[in-house]
Amino acid sequence: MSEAATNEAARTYDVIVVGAGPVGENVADRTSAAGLSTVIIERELLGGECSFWACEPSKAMLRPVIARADARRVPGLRQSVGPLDVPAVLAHRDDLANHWHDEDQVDWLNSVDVDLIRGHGRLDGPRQVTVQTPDGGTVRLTARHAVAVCTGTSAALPDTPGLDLARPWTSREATSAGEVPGRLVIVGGGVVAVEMAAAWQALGSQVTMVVRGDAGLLSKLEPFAGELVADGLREAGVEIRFGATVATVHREGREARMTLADGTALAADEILYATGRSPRTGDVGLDTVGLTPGDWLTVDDTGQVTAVADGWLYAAGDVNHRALLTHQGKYQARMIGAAIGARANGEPVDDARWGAHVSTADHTAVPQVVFTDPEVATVGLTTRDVAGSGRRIEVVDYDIARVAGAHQFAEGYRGQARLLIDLDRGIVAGATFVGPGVGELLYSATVAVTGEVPLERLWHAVPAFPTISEVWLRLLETYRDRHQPRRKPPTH
Ligand SMILES: Cc1cc2nc3c(=O)[nH]c(=O)nc-3n(C[C@H](O)[C@H](O)[C@H](O)COP(=O)(O)OP(=O)(O)OC[C@H]3O[C@@H](n4cnc5c(N)ncnc54)[C@H](O)[C@@H]3O)c2cc1C
Ligand SMILES: NC(=O)c1ccc[n+]([C@@H]2O[C@H](COP(=O)([O-])OP(=O)(O)OC[C@H]3O[C@@H](n4cnc5c(N)ncnc54)[C@H](O)[C@@H]3O)[C@@H](O)[C@H]2O)c1
Repeated sequence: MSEAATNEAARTYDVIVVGAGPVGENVADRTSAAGLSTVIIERELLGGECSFWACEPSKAMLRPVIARADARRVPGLRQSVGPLDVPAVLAHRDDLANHWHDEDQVDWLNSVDVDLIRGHGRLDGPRQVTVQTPDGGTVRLTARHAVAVCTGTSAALPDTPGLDLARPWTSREATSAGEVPGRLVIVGGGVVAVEMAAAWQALGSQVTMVVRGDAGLLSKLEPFAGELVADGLREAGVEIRFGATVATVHREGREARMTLADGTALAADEILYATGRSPRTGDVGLDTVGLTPGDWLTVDDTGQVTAVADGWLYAAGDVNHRALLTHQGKYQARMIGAAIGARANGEPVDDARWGAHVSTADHTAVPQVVFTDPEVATVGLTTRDVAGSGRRIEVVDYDIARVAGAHQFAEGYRGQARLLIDLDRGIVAGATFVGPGVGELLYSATVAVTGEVPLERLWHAVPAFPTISEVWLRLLETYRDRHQPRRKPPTH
């Protein structure tokens, strides 16, 4: 099918998807695959934040940074590693953001039989969506079965005095800027902040991070993750100010100036605010279905918005606030698309835990890689999650540098691994690895956590020698030796 004509008065589809980011695209694909006529509405670029201002461009900027750091740790290679070719890195970044064009995604959408309407979509009562098209037209749509809101998030900015006039960078500018600022101040200590600090420092900026509170960097993850990432950033030349709150910001000509609550003055060419996300629900007609504009859309495990009657409204991806990650949103999309298909086709809905139509993993097994030097790879629970929960969890730590594969990977390897063992069930409830090259370890941990693989069986999953994945064996041995101390040899 092709882009739908936009000035029609009214059209009816089985399913209407609002927002064609990675998540909306996948919902539409699955409902179309279930034989339901599906239309998707997009006001900017198909592919959303992830393709153009988030995952793709940021990882294209970070891959050379990490590869260079890894190469510098390999004897015989480090001597030949020079500075980054900044224009080449940014040109590669632009390639991977497809130069901010979405025709590839349009071709894909056509191939999966989903109609596209470009414009701003708004709910207009139950099962109704109105689209304002770029040519000033209006399209009124009715859904026979479901409307899925997949409108994602945008950068959340605090109401710091002066900020609105100071033209701060958000994640959008940080992932698309064509010039390297001489001095870059980054406010925030989360994932965007650490990744962009690593990237821009390596590209030539002098980066200063302003991080509030005393929870360190990456405060939702294991504390050692933030500590090792802070060490890596400092070694790269980043200045980190912990316990720092911004009091005022203003811009004088090309210079941005900031005063911290303790009176410290900072000056920069650009200021990046990486202070979390807000749901894009302020102008999608939530009030017409009894919801509050600007709120996150709370859903059940099949993706139905819990506060709306009759089960026709779904929300997937960032906008439902379950896990703000592309892969997790796409997982929800597969489950939600299948659930909409089952309900529409009168088939049973498998909503048991780990069933075919529920996003169970959102609760217990969300994987994430932070692409810094060192990398962080984490899935499932952390010690922060279980603190005070009363759950019987045992923590097993291992220094990855002691693994033979780590010696092969890098001279002077530094890294740390942690498993959380659920003592009542004898399974791994969480895993965190920090160190060079650990990102590719994560799927093994995700399978262990999601599959609830008993520890007894994990002993039979043999890691190849000499890879970093041997850390799995060392962690199991550490746990075993704690519970089954070696017997003393007989004394004859
Ligand atoms: C800098 C940065 C780096 C990131 N890196 C990673 C990473 O490496 N890995 C990872 O898993 N996640 C990463 N994320 C998170 C990831 O970008 C999001 O989880 C993902 O984009 C969410 O997808 P989505 O489809 O829910 O929303 P979005 O990608 O935000 O897409 C929503 C779409 O809806 C459209 N839309 C909104 N309102 C309307 C409307 N009213 N009418 C029509 N269209 C509308 C928007 O234009 C947009 O195209 C990163 C985020 C940032 C900020
Ligand atoms: N590699 C990846 O998987 C990846 C990369 C980037 C982003 N993401 C996702 O994108 C989402 C957004 O990332 P993010 O870093 O913007 O959010 P975040 O929630 O991870 O971090 C926000 C940071 O800003 C701080 N902050 C919040 N309000 C503040 C204020 N008023 N003043 C000062 N500091 C403030 C918080 O303390 C925290 O350090 C995350 O959920 C993350 O999962 C993922």
